[in-house]
Amino acid sequence: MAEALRLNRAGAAHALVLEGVSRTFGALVALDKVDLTVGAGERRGILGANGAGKTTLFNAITGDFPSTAGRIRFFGEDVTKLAPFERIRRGMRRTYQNSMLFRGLSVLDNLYLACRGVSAGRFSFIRPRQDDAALESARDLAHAVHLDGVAESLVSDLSHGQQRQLEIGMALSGAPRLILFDEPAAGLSPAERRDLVQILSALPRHISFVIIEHDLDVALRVVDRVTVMHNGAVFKHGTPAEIQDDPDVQRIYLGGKHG
Ligand SMILES: Nc1ncnc2c1ncn2[C@@H]1O[C@H](COP(=O)(O)OP(=O)(O)OP(=O)(O)O)[C@@H](O)[C@H]1O
Repeated sequence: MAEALRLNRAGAAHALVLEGVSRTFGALVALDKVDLTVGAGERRGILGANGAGKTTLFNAITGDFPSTAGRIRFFGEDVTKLAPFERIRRGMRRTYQNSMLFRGLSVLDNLYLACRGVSAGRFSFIRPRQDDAALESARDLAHAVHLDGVAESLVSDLSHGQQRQLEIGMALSGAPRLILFDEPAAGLSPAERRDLVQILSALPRHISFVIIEHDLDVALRVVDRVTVMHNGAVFKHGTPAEIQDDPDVQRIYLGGKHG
């Protein structure tokens, strides 16, 4: 009991602790002994040129492509060897660079299914009643991601930006504690980017998030701290202002954005 309490307290301080996390693909070292600590409630940006290892880092954290060395703790618990669904069950969520939505269903249906825990294999065709708690949660999520006006529209009829907003809504279902956003601003118009900044800034403060984002106007406005990656390793951590003004970072990243 005392141990559980101690772990709980330790867990409350950090959403995520990575120690020496590596991932190889054959001879390629895609992630090289990454140490990273994200505090509970913290918002962290991950910057780096193409191929720096950002998405591989997310895959290691979620278990989609498990790490080949090192240790990952999620709110104090060692999740290094857990399957992705076990990490989801503990409150870890992610969005992908490519859409993972049911395109033939409405916005509200997608959110409803997410609230009912489809990802946990509890799919059900039961038609929702108006007072269904999951339907109410789905409506709240549609509101949180600025999609009230198109709640009944089919996903296939949404703009690209609205689909990305819906993905964020899906990630918000079922009490997330940490969300990993993989380039949420990719392909968005300037107006949609402003909407995205508002949505991310308005997320409840107890939800930690880590965001991979090439658009610095988005990334640096919504995060507390930034980690810059280079060649699969952590190059530097800092505040948004420190990172923006850092000559080394400018050399490897800001100067040649995708080089
Ligand atoms: N499944 C895989 N099999 C083989 N190599 C992979 C795999 N996933 C990633 N890599 C390699 O790992 C390295 C890091 O790729 P990663 O996608 O993590 O970079 P990134 O920083 O997310 O880049 P981008 O900004 O282009 O998304 C690259 O050299 C990539 O080719």
